[in-house]
Parts: sequence; C-alpha cells; structure tokens
Amino acid sequence: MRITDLKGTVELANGTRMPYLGLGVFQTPNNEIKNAVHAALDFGYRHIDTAAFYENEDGLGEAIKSHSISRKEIFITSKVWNTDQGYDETIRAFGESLKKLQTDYLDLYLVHWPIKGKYTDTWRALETLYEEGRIRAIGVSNFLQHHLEDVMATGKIVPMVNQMEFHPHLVQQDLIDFCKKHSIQYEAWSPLMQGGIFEIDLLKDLSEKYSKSIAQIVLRWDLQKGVVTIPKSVKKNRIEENASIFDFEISEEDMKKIDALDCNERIGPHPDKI
Ligand SMILES: NC(=O)C1=CN([C@@H]2O[C@H](COP(=O)(O)OP(=O)(O)OC[C@H]3O[C@@H](n4cnc5c(N)ncnc54)[C@H](OP(=O)(O)O)[C@@H]3O)[C@@H](O)[C@H]2O)C=CC1
Ligand SMILES: O=C1CO[C@H](CO)[C@@H](O)[C@@H]1O
Repeated sequence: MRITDLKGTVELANGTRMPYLGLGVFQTPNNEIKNAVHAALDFGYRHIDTAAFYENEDGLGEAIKSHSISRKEIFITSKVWNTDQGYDETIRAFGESLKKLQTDYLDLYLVHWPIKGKYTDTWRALETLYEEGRIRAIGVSNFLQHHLEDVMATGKIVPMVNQMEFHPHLVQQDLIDFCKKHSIQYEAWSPLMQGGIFEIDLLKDLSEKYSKSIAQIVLRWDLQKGVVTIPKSVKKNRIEENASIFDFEISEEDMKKIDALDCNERIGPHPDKI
C-alpha cells in the first residue's frame, strides 16, 4: 500500500473518492471545533468525521463555512443516531444534520449502530437519500458480518463503507476480509485506542526504530492495511503529527508484529450488545 501524501484517497464502490486520513470530532465541543477544524484544513486534511450523536454538527458547519477552503473540497461524514432509526425517522434526522452542517449534501452518511429490528429500514432510507443525490456515498458503522449480510439480502445497494472500532488490540481480520471481498471500505474508529496505544511496549520500540511517534506508527499501520483512519485531536501540534505519516513505510515484518498485538479487546460496546 503506497499512499504518499495527505491528499491520498481511496475509490469507493460507486467511484466516490474518500481521503484515507480524516479528523474525528467525537468529544470535540462546539467551542473548540472551529480551532481544531481550521488547524486540520490548514495542514491539508480534507475529511472530517462527525455524527448527530456528537452534538457538534452546528459547530462543524460554522467552522467549514468560516474557512477559505470550499465545501466541495471537504469530505464530510455524519451518522444517523440510534434513537432516530427507522425509515421516516432517518429521512428527518438526515435533514436536521444537513441544516446544522449548513450544507445541501453529505459525502458519506452512515448507520451508526445496527439497532435490532430497525437497521434494514434505516438502510432503505439511506438508499432513498442516495438515489435522490443528497449523499455521495452511503455506509454503515459497527456492522459485523451477519449485519452486513442482512442489509445485502434485503437492500438494493451494498454498503460502501463499514466504520469499525479498529486498533492494534482489535483487528477483526475476518471482517476486514469479508468487507474487501464485497468492496466495502473498512474505516477505523478510535484508531489510537483513545490514548491506550501509548502503553504498548512493541509500539514504543517501533517508535524508536522509525523515529516516529507511537501515534504515527499506528496511523501508518492503518494506511498500509488499506484502512481509512480518523484520529481525533483538538491540539494543533497533534493534528499535524497525526497527519505526518506519509514520509516513511513500516516493513512487512513489523506490520505483522503489530497485527500480532490483536487480542480482540474492545474499548467500545460489542455491536451485538447495543
Ligand atoms: N462509529 C462509531 O461508533 C465511532 C466513531 N468514532 C469516530 O472516530 C474518531 C476517533 O476516535 P476517538 O474515540 O475520538 O479516539 P482516538 O483513538 O482518535 O483518540 C483520541 C484521543 O487521543 C488523544 N490524541 C490524539 N492524537 C494524539 C497524539 N498524537 N498523541 C497523544 N494523544 C493523542 C486525543 O486527545 P486531544 O484531543 O487532547 O489531543 C484524544 O484523547 C472519533 O472522533 C469519531 O469521529 C469514535 C468512536 C465510535
Ligand atoms: O461514535 C460514538 C462515540 O463513542 C460512543 C461511546 O463509546 C459510541 O457509542 C459512539 O458510537
């Protein structure tokens, strides 16, 4: 996997191009989001990941509007929250997200979690919005293989993205392989384990070996595995650090060593228990 700059994109199943690296904004409050997003855009990020649940879509909308980079150059993802699932509810929630974000389309809209008895109807709503041209790509988040199979059996469109908890302690390689087989782009949430990666000895060793920070080692590992990644930070220096991962390559041997840290350990909920 050779991705050589921050503008590197992957082509989704429908031809839409999605930047490999984005800024996550979970737990970025409205009063901090402008600084964070402007720092990211200034440094070259063109991809921001939010959700209705994060309660900062309005702050993000303001941040984008007040920056000189035009809306169409920025890839914006949002997600329909669990309490808004169902066909009509999703159509309405989508409208609210657009309004808050001050935009008339989204680049990517995701079903945030596979809520039992609801997610196939929610998916139908995303298909409608996509067919109406209001979303450039549609996908899911926190969907295991059986959830994906349900949607693929009942829907018309195969999800284009699956955004999952993914870091050195939770790889789920079988799910990645399933997604790859069906042209579903895998995307990592909590790629830094919300700070947990900094305690892992092997990563400390690799950080010294490559003269890169632990965050940079892990985010580069994401890219070399073909996984889109969206680290969150509100600090300018870390926003820059997290995107400075295009000037080195992790050897195959070291990639395997990081893979071997997998212990199926989650920091978030199990998708079947939500
Ligand atoms: N689909 C889903 O269900 C989910 C999606 N997400 C998405 O994924 C994004 C990323 O995941 P998130 O849970 O935020 O956690 P991350 O794994 O991105 O970790 C974020 C934490 O790491 C710190 N940090 C960031 N960069 C560095 C660095 N270079 N060195 C040291 N510390 C650093 C941040 O602190 P600080 O800000 O102070 O720098 C923050 O505390 C979210 O923001 C959200 O967009 C997240 C959870 C669930
Ligand atoms: O996106 C999200 C942010 O984190 C929450 C708590 O872990 C998740 O439930 C949610 O999916």
